[in-house]
Amino acid sequence: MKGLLPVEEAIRRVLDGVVPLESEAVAISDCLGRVLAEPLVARRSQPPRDVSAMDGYAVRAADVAALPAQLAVIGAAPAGHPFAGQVSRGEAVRIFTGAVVPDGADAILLQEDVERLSEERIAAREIVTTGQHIRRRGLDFEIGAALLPAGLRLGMRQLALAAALDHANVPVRRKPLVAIIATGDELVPPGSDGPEDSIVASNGYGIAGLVQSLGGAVRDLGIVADDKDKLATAIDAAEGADILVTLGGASVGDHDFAQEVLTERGMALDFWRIAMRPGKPLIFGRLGPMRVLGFPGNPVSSLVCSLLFLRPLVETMLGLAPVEHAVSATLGGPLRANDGRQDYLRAEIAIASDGTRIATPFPRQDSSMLSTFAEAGCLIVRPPHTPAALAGEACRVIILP
Ligand SMILES: Nc1nc2c(c(=O)[nH]1)N[C@H]1C(S)=C(S)[C@@H](COP(=O)(O)OP(=O)(O)OC[C@H]3O[C@@H](n4cnc5c(N)ncnc54)[C@H](O)[C@@H]3O)O[C@H]1N2
Ligand code: MOO
Repeated sequence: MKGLLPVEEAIRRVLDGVVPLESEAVAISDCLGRVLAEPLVARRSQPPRDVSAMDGYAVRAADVAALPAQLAVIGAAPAGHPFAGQVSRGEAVRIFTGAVVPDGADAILLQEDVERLSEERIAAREIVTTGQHIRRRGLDFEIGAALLPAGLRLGMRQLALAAALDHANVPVRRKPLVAIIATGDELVPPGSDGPEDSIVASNGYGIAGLVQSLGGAVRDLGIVADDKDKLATAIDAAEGADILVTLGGASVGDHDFAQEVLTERGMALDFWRIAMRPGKPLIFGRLGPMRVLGFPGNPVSSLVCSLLFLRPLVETMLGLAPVEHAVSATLGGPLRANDGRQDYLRAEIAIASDGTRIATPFPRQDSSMLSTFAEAGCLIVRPPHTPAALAGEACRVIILP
């Protein structure tokens, strides 16, 4: 469509020149969801020595290769208290799971396979083989192994591994700071029982939620009236943030001056208006080192734009590899031919018995409707000029978070 930037080109321009933020050391207990800035290397081997995997007796396999076999119990090795001596021919040491295997022993005879003849004497009921029930030193990992690569997001499993690698503090990417300004004379905060004709400012909460769920931080600069001076003051208060998001005032109305005031405060405009629906009047520019995204005010427009542009921007600042969010699905209902804007249609998603995803568009696609956006499972992506399609035809969808 004339004068409108294709979505893919717009995403490319938003990410152009963006580099991962600096690294900071964070206590491992605070690292859930953080992204590694450097590979994490094992500071020790695990297990650090050969250890028993079972409760039983540390023996020489050759002594219990055939039955009957009787052994003298010469001591005990609980976990954390290694047996100092040597296991010689005809001897055994009582051992417990996790304890270091004493020198001379090369197998563990299970407790259940032993008849205790006296305090000092046992008879084996089963033979053992060399190495049986022993976890070798370094079975899990060896010292120096780089097991967690840079760019990895730390979930519960990776956190446990990072701790096992013996790291108390972890080098992670600083959280991208996103400043958010809502604009509009009609806006009131939720729960404020404002005038009947007011509109509750909702978009910022969804965008803040997205940022936080991605591992970023939010500076909420509140609601600003349609007043150039007040907007300028709020924009200045965003200084130090990595990204500024403005909500509303992006279009062509007499009170839509986000772009004008941003430019007046020093933003170098990169582009305005994208060939997409919803989200056409999106503004993008740079204000010093800060990336500025001026989202349209319509709630669904701003939230769809945040998924398409803000999400990869935050992910890139976190050093995460780019993710392709669109997956294949089958249309659950017919669609009309598309015009020159790339459509993002709110749709239900279901899984058919053969495992395919069925995406059924909602009949009403108004960009003000948060109710259907919240209910939707996906967005059907329709490139510009896609011809009419019937139920059963293939499509691409973005699964909604
Ligand atoms: N003549 C034209 N009019 C419009 C065009 C156009 O091309 N020519 N584009 C339309 C499209 S598409 C969109 S999208 C909207 C976006 O315009 P703005 O960014 O200027 O948005 P506002 O007018 O400020 O607000 C639109 C709508 O959204 C509500 N709103 C705003 N902020 C919030 C918020 N934080 N939370 C909840 N709701 C919010 C606002 O009350 C309005 O109802 O322009 C079309 N017009
Ligand atoms: O882009 Mo507007 O977002 O179509 O409603």
